[in-house]
Amino acid sequence: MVQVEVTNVQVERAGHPVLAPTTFSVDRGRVLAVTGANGSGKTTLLRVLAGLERASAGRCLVAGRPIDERDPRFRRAVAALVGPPPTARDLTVLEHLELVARTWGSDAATAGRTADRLLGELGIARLAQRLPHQLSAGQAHLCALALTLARPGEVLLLDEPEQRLDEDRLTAVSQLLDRRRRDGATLLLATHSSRLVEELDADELVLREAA
Ligand SMILES: Nc1ncnc2c1ncn2[C@@H]1O[C@H](COP(=O)(O)OP(=O)(O)OP(=O)(O)O)[C@@H](O)[C@H]1O
Repeated sequence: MVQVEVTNVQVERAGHPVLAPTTFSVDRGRVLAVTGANGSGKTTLLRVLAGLERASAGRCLVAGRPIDERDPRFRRAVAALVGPPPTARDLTVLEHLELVARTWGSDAATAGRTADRLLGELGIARLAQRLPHQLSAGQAHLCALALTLARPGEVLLLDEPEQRLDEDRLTAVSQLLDRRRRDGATLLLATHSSRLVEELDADELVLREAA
């Protein structure tokens, strides 16, 4: 079953093309790695699919729906990490994760278990009581990934999930994403990591600079 269908999507900013016409589809349970040189439009494509930016032309369906960030059914179906998520200065990492899980319908006990599981899977259980400004850049990125995975999402849109990670943490992320894929999620990654492409058995879409 096709979960993401993109037909001739292109983006212009201030009259300049930043994403060349792009067409692809991704089946449920597959991983698509969007690769290409710096500036080729990978982040732009994910922003469009997440509903953060409008395409100048073309057609997209994500989880069978047109892109509409205001539609709760669209938001429930699509979990995106494109840029750092907003955080509250006075909530711990654990409290952030519990808050996200509860917002999407988990009761307190389930939200606590979800938070603990994600912290464990990403090897950051010891950061549970830290505040956002007490994290290194790599630790903050792992927490951002955990926040993205604490909510529902049959389609995951992740911009450079490998960024700032050491090899061991990249292994943990790769294994966690692979589990999500095997559970039926569809993943789109903008990535420069050939390791992730290989380990997730990803199909590859190579973008060329628009101009
Ligand atoms: N806010 C902006 N205003 C105008 N142009 C922008 C803006 N952000 C990005 N661009 C341009 O859009 C094009 C695509 O950028 P994008 O960030 O999508 O590339 P990318 O493939 O994700 O790059 P990287 O590998 O460096 O992350 C680039 O030419 C970039 O200079």
